[in-house]
Amino acid sequence: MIRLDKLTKTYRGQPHPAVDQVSMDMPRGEIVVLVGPSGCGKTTTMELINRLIEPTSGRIFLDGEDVTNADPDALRRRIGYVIQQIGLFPHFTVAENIATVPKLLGWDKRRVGERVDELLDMVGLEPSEFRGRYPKQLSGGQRQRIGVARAMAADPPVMLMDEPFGAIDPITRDRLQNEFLRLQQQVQKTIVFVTHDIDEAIKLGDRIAILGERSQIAQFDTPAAILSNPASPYVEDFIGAGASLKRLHLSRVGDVGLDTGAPTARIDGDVAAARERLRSSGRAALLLLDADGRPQRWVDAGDLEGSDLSSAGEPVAAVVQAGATLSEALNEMLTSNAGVALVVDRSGGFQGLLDFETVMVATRSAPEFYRAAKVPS
Ligand SMILES: Nc1ncnc2c1ncn2[C@@H]1O[C@H](COP(=O)(O)OP(=O)(O)OP(=O)(O)O)[C@@H](O)[C@H]1O
Repeated sequence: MIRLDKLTKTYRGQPHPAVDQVSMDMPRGEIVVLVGPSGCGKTTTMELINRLIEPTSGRIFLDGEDVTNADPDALRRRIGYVIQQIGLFPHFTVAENIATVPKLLGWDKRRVGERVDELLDMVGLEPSEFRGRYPKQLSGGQRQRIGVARAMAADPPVMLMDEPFGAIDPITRDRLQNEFLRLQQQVQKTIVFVTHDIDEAIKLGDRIAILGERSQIAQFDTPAAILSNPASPYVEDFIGAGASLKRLHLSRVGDVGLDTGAPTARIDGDVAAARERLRSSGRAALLLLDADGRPQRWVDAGDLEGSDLSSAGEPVAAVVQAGATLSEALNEMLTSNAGVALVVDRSGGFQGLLDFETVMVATRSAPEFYRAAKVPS
């Protein structure tokens, strides 16, 4: 979808190019993450792609068409651009901000209005509440979402995102990343995403380009391949410690073999039957579920001596959705001091158990094990 061919930019008065003969193919519908140290030319590369700056030499192709000399304004309507510090117009409402490009394109008022509401919905903000607000009446995370909505307004096939989640606290950032992946599953844009943060790159990228000085490509591959097979000591350094742990971000709980042999019983059910089920399972504990199959409490044989199950044993801990990453599951297990995670489906229904052993085996698995589709279910 995007092809860079020996793209070079030397800023006026500079002894060296900021981007030096970079060639890269970015496939349609994928998220390509550019990651590299400060000043290595990531932003310059993005600005070359949408012609905010002119290349010194080299060519840019978009969807097979040479756009190196295309009209920049027309080009930018095909490319949504989200940057960290922008750039919502402060005196425009949220709706007016999102409508900027559709208005430029001459859409009629009704179509623009519908599109604004649709996009607000898409980024998880209630249209009636947010449409009329001004940027200063939004939180940082909400502003980011409006930035994304604005870039998507005219449904451009390509989006450039320059550290869009950079200035956001880690918890909100994690949420926005998950929303972003979910959204991408629906819209399937070709996205070039810049970050400093290798963990963000691993989480979001279908492919990652690790850049060195002057945007030289140190490695361009899938996250799993980069983590398993770093091409050079530079890439290894960049990944940092804990490549195995980072690989836990790449697979989902639902993809590994769960233990489905745990005995279960209804919390409002018959105690004697529960006791018998635990005994015949040969296990140490039984899991009590509510009427909808959601895990409630763990009980052992001693707890099943009484007649009331509703307060027997211990409440469950470390409940994770099948769509969670192994890293999230491991974190839950460690923070709740539980030896196993209880894996549930979207409505909370019990699916099986995940233990440390299974997580450890997954960290050692071959790269093919890790799925390309990384969207939380
Ligand atoms: N307008 C300009 N004139 C001269 N030099 C520039 C200009 N813009 C950027 N540079 C230089 O080009 C190099 C690449 O800058 P660029 O902003 O692309 O890096 P970056 O990888 O995006 O950095 P960061 O991660 O810090 O945002 C830097 O050395 C920078 O100082």
